[in-house]
Amino acid sequence: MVEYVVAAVILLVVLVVGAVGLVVPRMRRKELPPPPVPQVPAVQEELPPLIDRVEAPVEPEPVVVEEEPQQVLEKPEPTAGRLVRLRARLARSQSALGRGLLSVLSRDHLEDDDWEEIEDSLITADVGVEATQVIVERLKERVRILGTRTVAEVREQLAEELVAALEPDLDRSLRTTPHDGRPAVLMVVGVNGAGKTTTCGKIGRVLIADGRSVLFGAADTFRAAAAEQLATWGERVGAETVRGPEGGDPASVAFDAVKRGIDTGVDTVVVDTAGRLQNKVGLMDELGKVKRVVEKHGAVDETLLVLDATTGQNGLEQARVFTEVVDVTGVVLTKLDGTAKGGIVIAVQRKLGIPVKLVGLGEGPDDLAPFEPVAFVEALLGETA
Ligand SMILES: Nc1nc2c(ncn2[C@@H]2O[C@H](COP(=O)(O)OP(=O)(O)OP(=O)(O)O)[C@@H](O)[C@H]2O)c(=O)[nH]1
Repeated sequence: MVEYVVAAVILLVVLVVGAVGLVVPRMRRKELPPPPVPQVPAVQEELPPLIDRVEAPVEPEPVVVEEEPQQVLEKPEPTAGRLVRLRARLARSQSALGRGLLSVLSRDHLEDDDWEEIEDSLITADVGVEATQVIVERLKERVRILGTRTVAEVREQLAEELVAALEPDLDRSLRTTPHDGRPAVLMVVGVNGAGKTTTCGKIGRVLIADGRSVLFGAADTFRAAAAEQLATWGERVGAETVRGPEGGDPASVAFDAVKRGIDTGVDTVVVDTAGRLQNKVGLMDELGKVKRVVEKHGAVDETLLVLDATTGQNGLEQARVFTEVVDVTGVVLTKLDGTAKGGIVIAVQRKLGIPVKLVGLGEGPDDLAPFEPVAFVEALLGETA
């Protein structure tokens, strides 16, 4: 009996040990950390996009391509040789001055009447009385010494005298080189309607064509459209325009424009001004203030006076007022394409004692040319008959 009990206990112990042996390993397996296997695909998923981006750079392109046409800036024509390219624009002056003079000068014998005719042609072409007398005296002297002449010889002599009257040695360069940490400042003055705003825009293009960066200051606050017009010129060539409220203080706009030019590091700031004040005191106050305020940043480098060539001698009287108010360093003679009186260039320089630096020969954006006496006279006289 005792044997049975012992056997039963042993059997029980064996069963218990066996059961524990089976259960514990299972429990241990459950305690193991989750296998890292699922993380591997996660890492791999992140890699392919990097490679894709490298291998497929085409994706962002459509955006750039879409924006491009809106941002295309105009590339102004180079300024070198512009006057030669635009010579046909002087056709009206050419026939009035060049052909008339040449036909008289090439007559066999020049009598007093012929010389008077020559004088009249020059005066009619707005050369001015003084300059005409000088030119005629010098031509008379040459003809007397040289005697018989061919048309080509006459043309050459006339050309030389006209060039001499244009004082070819005057400095006609625009002072637009930036200073240390400060842009050059170019102020444009003149009566309204002379083509001032248009000229500012064209000058900006001339400077950009010559490799300068430009900022416009729309200090003509009397005419809202002037600021708008200038901003449009700027947008076309990538130049910023600083404007003020309509009727605001022009001096403050000019000041802000130069300040902005300093901050953004542009080479040249071109300031358009208002010229509607016809009386001298008002004009003096206005322009004098603009200049004084701008000069808080540093001296104005170039003050250009815009004159309409079609207003002839009357325009010269208005111009004189400006030269008394501000220190004009150069003249821009606009609308030479619209006059038969190209001789005005000679009169302007002689009467004002200021070099003509640029001439306007049309309404197109690049119809402004650096003035070159020899090329101008060649254009005036046209081809040898
Ligand atoms: N034919 C010709 N027209 C020109 C020339 N320069 C300017 N103009 C025209 O002259 C007109 C007057 O030009 P604006 O620039 O508006 O005149 P403005 O002097 O600035 O006038 P405000 O802005 O009121 O001061 C415009 O129709 C220009 O296109 C030129 O050289 N030839």
